[in-house]
Amino acid sequence: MTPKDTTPLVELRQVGKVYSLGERSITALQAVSLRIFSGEFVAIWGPSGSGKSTLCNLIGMLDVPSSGTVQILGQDVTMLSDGKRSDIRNKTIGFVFQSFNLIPVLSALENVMLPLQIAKIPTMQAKQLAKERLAEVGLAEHESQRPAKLSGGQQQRVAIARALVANPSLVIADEPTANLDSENAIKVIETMRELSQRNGTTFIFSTHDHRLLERVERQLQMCDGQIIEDRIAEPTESCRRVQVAL
Ligand SMILES: Nc1ncnc2c1ncn2[C@@H]1O[C@H](COP(=O)(O)OP(=O)(O)OP(=O)(O)O)[C@@H](O)[C@H]1O
Repeated sequence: MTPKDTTPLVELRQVGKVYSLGERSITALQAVSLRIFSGEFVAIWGPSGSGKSTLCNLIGMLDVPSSGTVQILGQDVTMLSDGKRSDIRNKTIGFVFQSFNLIPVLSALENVMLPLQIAKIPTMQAKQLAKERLAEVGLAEHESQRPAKLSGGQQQRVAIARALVANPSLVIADEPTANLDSENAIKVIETMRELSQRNGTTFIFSTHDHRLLERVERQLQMCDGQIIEDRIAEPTESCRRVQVAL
């Protein structure tokens, strides 16, 4: 069975988003239609203001479209109440942010445990799961350190472990490498890619950085609120070399 025979994890149909700013209205997205299947590793790229964050927010159910529909695993989530949307979001989606958003007074391990503790998972079990996730992002030896003692790239990998700890089907990362130097940016993308391949988690991330695109199979290029190209590419040789080295 090919992915195209299965229900898409995410499906947008003719989605538009208009923001009102006093008298003015700004069209951030227009007539975007898109299907993303389980296990895909997808980059959304394009210039500032092209609609990347708006698209990530709509896929992540953090906002609602002005027109069109958003479906998650075949369910139209557009008209659901806030409570129902939060329920689906908490069960299905993990988020990674540009500025890491770690809690400074907690250790790396405690930061990763947090979503499980909020979900009332017993502490011993939460600790075990968080340790496994930290090990997966290569930070087993840093679990007791607070964020300030870690590099930006390490902090973002803690944030990735935290996004994954409750086992979401989808992780959305809006500009996850914007605050990183290129070496750390590459490491963060490779970590996400490896986790996607190993665990079948779907990752969608946005970026301005054209150089990261050679590491991504599917690229959605945005311009003026539209997807102007949806390209599926083979990873390049340099990308494979980095993967081996990591
Ligand atoms: N909350 C908002 N209120 C009003 N306008 C907004 C809002 N959020 C985004 N916009 C506008 O919508 C358009 C798309 O913005 P968006 O942030 O989605 O683009 P982006 O590609 O993510 O940009 P960047 O790379 O700079 O983050 C822009 O013109 C922006 O100014």
